[in-house]
Amino acid sequence: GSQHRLWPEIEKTVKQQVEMAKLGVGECGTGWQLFAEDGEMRMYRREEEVDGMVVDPLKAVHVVKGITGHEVCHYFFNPQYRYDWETTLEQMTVLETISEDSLLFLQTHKRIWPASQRDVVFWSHMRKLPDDQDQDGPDIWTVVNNSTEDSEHPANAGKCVRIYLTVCLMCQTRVDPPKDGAPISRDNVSCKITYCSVVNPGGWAPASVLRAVYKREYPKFLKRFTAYVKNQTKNKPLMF
Ligand SMILES: O=S(=O)(CCO)c1ccc(-c2ccc(C3CCCC3)c([C@@H]3C[C@@H]3c3ccccn3)c2)cc1
Repeated sequence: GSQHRLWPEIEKTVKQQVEMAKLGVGECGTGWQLFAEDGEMRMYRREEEVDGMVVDPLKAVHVVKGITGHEVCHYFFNPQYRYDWETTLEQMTVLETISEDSLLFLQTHKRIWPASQRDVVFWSHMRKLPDDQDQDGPDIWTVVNNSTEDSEHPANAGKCVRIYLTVCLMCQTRVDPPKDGAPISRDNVSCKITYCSVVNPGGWAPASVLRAVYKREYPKFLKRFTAYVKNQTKNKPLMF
């Protein structure tokens, strides 16, 4: 059918973000500093400011047993689960269904004192990609969220400060088949999750407050979200 106005941007951004996510923290040159560790989860950030505002890029790598990349992306992308795991979310609206794997969201996040409340408009796209580093392995699944304009919801028209973000959740599934030729079970799968995000707070907020929020919220978010997926899938058939 005819192309949606956002389709070219979605295509370009998804490819760009997946390539960036594939780069290890070492390969990105220096600048990535480890700021949180919990079991298999490693969280890195780079300290960056734009117009005096903290926009620290974040990259997290986590390996979770018993779930697949498709399942992780399914529970991250679909709006019906978001209130279960996104604790800083106050309001979420699907403004437009662009396609069955692309949605336009408006979200307001809980106010983080002393900063004013924030909202964000972003498109979200879920995609399966061949893993060029492991041709005969399972595909890569990804969800990319990227801020965009929406004429019905202009920035800073109400009480909220509009933020701008680009988020990439990239998942690589690993299968270690049982020796005895038994069918693949959850004990034989694990998922390597790479979560990259850049959030521009949109308006002034004290750097110390934002960095403290990031330090607290991001590890909590990834731990809570992955635990949610494990719990939701534990008695369901595997989704590859
Ligand atoms: O991965 S997603 O696309 C999942 C869909 O919800 C996403 C993640 C995070 C945000 C987000 C939006 C605003 C803010 C702040 C910035 C200034 C005041 C509010 C934060 C701060 C960093 C803290 C935070 C970190 C992690 C999770 C939630 N909160 C995060 C939005 C979307």
